[in-house]
Amino acid sequence: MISRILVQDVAIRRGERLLFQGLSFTVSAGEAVALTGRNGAGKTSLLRAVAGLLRPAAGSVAFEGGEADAPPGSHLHLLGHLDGLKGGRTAWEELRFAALWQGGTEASAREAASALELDRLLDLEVRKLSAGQRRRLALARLLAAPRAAWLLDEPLAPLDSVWRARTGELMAAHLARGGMILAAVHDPLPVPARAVEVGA
Ligand SMILES: Nc1ncnc2c1ncn2[C@@H]1O[C@H](COP(=O)(O)OP(=O)(O)OP(=O)(O)O)[C@@H](O)[C@H]1O
Repeated sequence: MISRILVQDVAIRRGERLLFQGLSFTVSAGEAVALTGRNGAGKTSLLRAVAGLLRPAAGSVAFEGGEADAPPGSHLHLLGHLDGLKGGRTAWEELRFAALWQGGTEASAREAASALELDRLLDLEVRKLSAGQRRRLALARLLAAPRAAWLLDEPLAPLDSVWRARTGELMAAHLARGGMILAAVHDPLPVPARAVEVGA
């Protein structure tokens, strides 16, 4: 399992615009980092760069620790604010597929569904879930297959206060296992986190 993410002197360009440059920080095992910054500052773009989906205009993203040379996708989960769920499939089909695709099992998918109290919603098509239920399904995928790093884009946005607190417990358990969290946020994370400002 990787034990550190190193972001070194990174610049991100979208189209003609240089969003930011010279950004450096690390995320170590057991640590949460909150990416802050104004709308359009480049927080989502930075998460995509860390996930290996967007090439920085300068600088580098590296992983340290066990199997650090494996593809970035094998170290991390990326939860975007659109959830990445297919509306026409049932919640169970989506969760089971994600678990098996990422090295989990049907049993781990069931466990994850229970942790997010989705058991009674699993037969519903994703498009019939509320925004908060959909986000809980997306969060269940984080648990269904273990990954060292969780990259989260506004993870709490559609959740009510009960589920914000519950998500905080899931995050704390992930950190206690030596996991890492890198989250783009406008509201504080429900776990202690170091803030890194993007586009300052
Ligand atoms: N594919 C793209 N092509 C060109 N510009 C893009 C593309 N994707 C994003 N951008 C631009 O890059 C800038 C940064 O977007 P990004 O989503 O990374 O910001 P953000 O900090 O996450 O914003 P927010 O807080 O509003 O979610 C925005 O101005 C956006 O319009």
